[in-house]
Amino acid sequence: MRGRPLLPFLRIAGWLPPWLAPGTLIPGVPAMRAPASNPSGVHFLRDRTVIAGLLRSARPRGGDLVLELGAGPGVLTAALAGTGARIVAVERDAAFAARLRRRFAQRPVTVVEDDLRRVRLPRRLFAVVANLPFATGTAVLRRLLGGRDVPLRGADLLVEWGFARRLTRPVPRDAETAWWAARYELRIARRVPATAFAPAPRVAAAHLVVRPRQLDRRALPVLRALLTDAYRRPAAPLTAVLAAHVPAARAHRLARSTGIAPPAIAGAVPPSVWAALAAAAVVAEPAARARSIS
Ligand SMILES: C[S@@+](CC[C@H](N)C(=O)[O-])C[C@H]1O[C@@H](n2cnc3c(N)ncnc32)[C@H](O)[C@@H]1O
Repeated sequence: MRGRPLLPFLRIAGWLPPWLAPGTLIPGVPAMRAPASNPSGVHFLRDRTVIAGLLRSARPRGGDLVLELGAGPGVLTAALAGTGARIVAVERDAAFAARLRRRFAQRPVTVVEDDLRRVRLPRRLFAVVANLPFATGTAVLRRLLGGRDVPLRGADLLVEWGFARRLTRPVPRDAETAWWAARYELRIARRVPATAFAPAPRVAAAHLVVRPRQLDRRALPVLRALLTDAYRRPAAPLTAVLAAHVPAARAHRLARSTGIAPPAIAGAVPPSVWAALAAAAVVAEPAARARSIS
């Protein structure tokens, strides 16, 4: 054993954190500092373990449709294409787009040369797997999670660490994030160090996992109204906000059903609870019971 390197053994045994594991950096993607002018936050993936983590979480299969936003030289595209899923790789840079077309000519990859903030989204069920330019995070989530008719099966995104932390706060600070978080489970799978990219960004990234919650479509208008109201007057009691949208007696029952101790204020209610309240509000109560209370 003398003189044998210890790292490969530890790696096989699973005792090393992935970013220390040898052989995980992709050759040809050089390590360098981010230039002062990199306004859209473009940084290329150079760590195979991060790509493996995205794929393990997204689980694309044959027949699936996967959108990659900002495909660049195609490191992630290649991994996605290997799953058998159909890949739509969006890339704004003409040289990268041409290179992607050549590289994936024989693979189930469609290259779309377009701006990822405006590209037409698929009409059929699709997933998104992407290493997003940091500057586009809000615009992308607004498109994916803001609308009511986007057939999004889920998204696995590399985004700026601070952005991911803001999105996953137990109670978001603004109504828009609350709307996203009420309809989609948002969680951080892992912190991704700046060294996983070239050029290395100034801050770390996060693998953000987005999955839709099961929510009756009829509840969406109520949910939107409740959130708008709650974020307009966060110090108001929860029951007061509910009572503005459902009969008062029902508002009290709904508030009690959350299990949140009264007198809860609207600004302390997590998005998943608003979603449950909206869903409950659109379910018809048994007539007899409703009559006896009203
Ligand atoms: C963060 S890099 C990721 C590249 C590659 N997926 C990777 O992980 O190495 C982002 C890529 O998105 C492209 N890009 C930046 N802004 C874009 C936009 N608004 N629309 C489409 N592509 C964009 C850049 O040209 C770059 O190739």
